[in-house]
Amino acid sequence: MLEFDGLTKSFAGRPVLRGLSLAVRPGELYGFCGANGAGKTTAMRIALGVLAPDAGEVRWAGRRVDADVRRRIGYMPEERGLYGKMRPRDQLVYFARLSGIRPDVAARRADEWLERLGVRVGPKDPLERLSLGNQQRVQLIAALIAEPEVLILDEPFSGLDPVATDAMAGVLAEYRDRGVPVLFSSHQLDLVERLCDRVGIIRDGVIVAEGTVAELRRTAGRPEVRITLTGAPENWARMLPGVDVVAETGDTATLRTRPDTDLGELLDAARSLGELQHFGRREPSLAEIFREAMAA
Ligand SMILES: Nc1ncnc2c1ncn2[C@@H]1O[C@H](COP(=O)(O)OP(=O)(O)OP(=O)(O)O)[C@@H](O)[C@H]1O
Repeated sequence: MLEFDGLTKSFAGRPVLRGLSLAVRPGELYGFCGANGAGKTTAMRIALGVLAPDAGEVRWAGRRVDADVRRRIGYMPEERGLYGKMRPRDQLVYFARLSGIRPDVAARRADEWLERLGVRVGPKDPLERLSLGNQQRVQLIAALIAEPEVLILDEPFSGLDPVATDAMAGVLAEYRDRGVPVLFSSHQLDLVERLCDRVGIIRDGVIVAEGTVAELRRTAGRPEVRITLTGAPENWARMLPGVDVVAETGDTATLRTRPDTDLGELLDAARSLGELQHFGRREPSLAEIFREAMAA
């Protein structure tokens, strides 16, 4: 298990992490979500030893992450960090060699990955001549080339087109299926909702909501209800108990429930106001759960 345990970190006296704890199990894709500046990159940098925490520690398989453990972690930093002037294949071989991989094996793996992820590059082209999406694929390969036991990826999907997104998602799912814990940060909540086994939402340096998307729906989400009524008095939606009105169009109102909303009571109240044509409940999306967690 990859564990972030009670991490705190301040910059110039300003706290950024305030006791952040989370755990990613082997074979789990974990989506690390939070507003800009919430502390995601800081936490990931601490895991990789780029930054030291003020308190707390990161462990892999019960062992505090040190230089030796770090070599077994594949990391995709937010600032990316490949050399623009160097050819992608040469860089990948170089990174693999840093991890102690034999040159012939490194070269073979680099070729296989470049081929598999469809990175088209002339033999002499430096990285900087590649499109942003292709540079990002090379960055992913750099994180994978030493066959890591853990993956930590900072916004791996940002700026990717749908085809590149699918390719990236496929690779992450493959590692998850091999039993690797995969943690990645993202603002693309639809993607996180679709891909991740579990999600953690960080706010002001602590996890404020965590679980499978289904668990978050039960604990942190507020379902919406859509009601269509005919023959009802004006402003009927505002007369209903235990809900907030999100939108009203014609005879239909969209309502956000509250934690104590009684749907039976709501249905009875709607029936008492007019002729009920439709009463439907919709589960909140991860984006709605996220907004809720930010507003709480
Ligand atoms: N080296 C540093 N020195 C001073 N402040 C820093 C440093 N690194 C990060 N910060 C501050 O810490 C806060 C958290 O930044 P961090 O990059 O961890 O957030 P994030 O959740 O990754 O945000 P985003 O979603 O925008 O990438 C920000 O206010 C940032 O300005």
